[in-house]
Amino acid sequence: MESGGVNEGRLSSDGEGVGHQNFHSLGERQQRTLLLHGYILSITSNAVSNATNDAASLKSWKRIPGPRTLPILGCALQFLPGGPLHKLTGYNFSEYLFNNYGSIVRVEGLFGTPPFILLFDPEDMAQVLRSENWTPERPGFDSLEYFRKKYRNSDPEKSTGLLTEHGDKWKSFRSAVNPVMLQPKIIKLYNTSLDEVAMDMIESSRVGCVRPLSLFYSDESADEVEKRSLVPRSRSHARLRRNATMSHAFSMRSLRNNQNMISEPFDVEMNKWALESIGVVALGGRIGCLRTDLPPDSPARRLIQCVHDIFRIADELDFKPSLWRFITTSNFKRAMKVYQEQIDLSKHFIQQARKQIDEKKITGTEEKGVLEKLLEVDETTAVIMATDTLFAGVDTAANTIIATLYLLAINPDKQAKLREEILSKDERRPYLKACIKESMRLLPIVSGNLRRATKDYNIKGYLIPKGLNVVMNHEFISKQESQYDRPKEYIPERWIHKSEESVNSRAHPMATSPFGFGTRSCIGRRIAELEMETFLARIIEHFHVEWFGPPLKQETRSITYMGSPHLPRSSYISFGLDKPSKNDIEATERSCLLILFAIDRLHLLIVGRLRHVFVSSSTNIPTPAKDV
Ligand code: HEM
Repeated sequence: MESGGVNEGRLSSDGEGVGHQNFHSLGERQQRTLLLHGYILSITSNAVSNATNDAASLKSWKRIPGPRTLPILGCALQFLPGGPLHKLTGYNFSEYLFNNYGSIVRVEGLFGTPPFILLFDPEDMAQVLRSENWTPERPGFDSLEYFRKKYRNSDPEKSTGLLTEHGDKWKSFRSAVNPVMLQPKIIKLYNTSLDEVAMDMIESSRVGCVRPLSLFYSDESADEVEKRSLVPRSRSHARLRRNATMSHAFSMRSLRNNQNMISEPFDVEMNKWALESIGVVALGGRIGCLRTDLPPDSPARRLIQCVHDIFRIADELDFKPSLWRFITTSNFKRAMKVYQEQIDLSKHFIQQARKQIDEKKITGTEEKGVLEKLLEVDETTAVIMATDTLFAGVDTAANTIIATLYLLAINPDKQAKLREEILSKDERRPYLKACIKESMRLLPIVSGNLRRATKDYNIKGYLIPKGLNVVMNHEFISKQESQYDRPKEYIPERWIHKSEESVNSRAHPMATSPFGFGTRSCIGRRIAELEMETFLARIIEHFHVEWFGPPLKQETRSITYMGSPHLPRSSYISFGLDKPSKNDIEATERSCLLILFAIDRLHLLIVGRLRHVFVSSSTNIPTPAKDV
């Protein structure tokens, strides 16, 4: 079954394909609705009717078990207070669905969003992921897609980037950036600059945590540490040596309180490290966010806040009940502002970088950043990719490193083993890689992968038609006994070949997949791995990490945040955004939800009454008199 155009699978109600031209000629509301709703129509009107003969013997996907749904409303009401799914996110959400409905679950769409089919059997997940065509589609970020394609009135011929494109446009963009962003030998060139950032982070004594995590200085002199160190020397490392006494004895110690805790919000510090690191890769220069006197309204701090806001607001609009596809809600307005702000801030850094590139052309031959390399290919691609990198590379890496430090802190034996490896003469560091990999198995920032089926599938006897959204629940699977021994424990050894605890043969290759799968997998993977390995090695080389307080809390907001994010939950502090007044916040959506809640109660009441009538009437049926 083939449907034409870039947005394959998006069909109008009469079954006509909505290519880019058609899509852009539609009205704004129609477009907003179609961005997601169109997929549903494609499923019902086209895919099933075109199914093969074999498919005729399959059960409809609508018969897949799942939470109770109502016409139009889907299962929105299950998410309201009192509903079983209320406030369930991430692992808990998956666990509830698996325990109640089994290994394939249908969750109906909310307010025009399409339904999702959740898979809990890795073999089924493999079937979908491996059979996808060369342009796999990943749903999510629909409001961002709307912003980039429609709200900004962009040229329909131009690509909007990897996060929001599909089909051929995605493919040609990805082919252009893959050689620059994924080749290990190119990425390795950033080793020295990333190590500079890591060392600056340590030198600036800003590694630490107010609350539970505290980092203990190893009490060795900087010279001793340096003598042992095998990581290539960088300029900042040399500077560290010059200032050894001051940077360690003065800064580090003086910033820690008498419990060895540093009174700076740890998550913000890790975000600064992540932004600085991704900056050197994306832009080829330093952003400067490790400065101790960085003003709260500096572009770097604003960008960090903006990335938080995007993940949070995208979660509200794209994954939770929201009416933005039908009416302009206050959240929708805020989303449009925050998406624009991210572009403006990125442009600010890109312009700075371009100036530096021009200067560098005259003065030197330092390693080129992704921006410079892509500028040689095509300017639009370069700017879009740099913007997306400054967005996708910050909270992801920061939260993965927080999770890893937490797990090493509560597993001191593993931390000691890692330190031993780092301090050894061996340049290969398998245990370092294993520590990060195991942390991404246990506390991944992305709990599952999403795909919009690009063909029909037979999964467990159900016909999953092209166009339907499928969720692979990797995080849930990777914590099951069926896959790993002692699955809830942090055992980096599982990933070391020939180790006694190495991954046992029953773990399915799809069980853990923190960077996604196939041609559409994370383009920042190699960069993120190098950043994290470099930084983690430096931290463990210099500190004993300990954790105080209750277990780490996780909060899902499109991605999973580790620990309660420092910034207040409900504030859109993004500078340039109005703070929402209490009355303003989602008034429209809330009243609609209340009406729906009332409908649901009414529905329950009616069903309950009818059941009561049937039950009582059946119990009142007089027993037929026995024939004598
Ligand atoms: C620990 C860090 C990171 C994790 C765990 C992570 C995870 C992921 C995952 C799961 C996907 C979806 C893949 C799929 O659908 O198969 C993804 C996509 C993506 N990531 Fe990352 N990511 C990380 C860091 C980064 C960084 C540093 C960048 C910046 C270069 C980045 C840029 C992207 C982009 C642009 C996509 C979309 C790719 C496409 O659709 O072609 N990520 N990431």
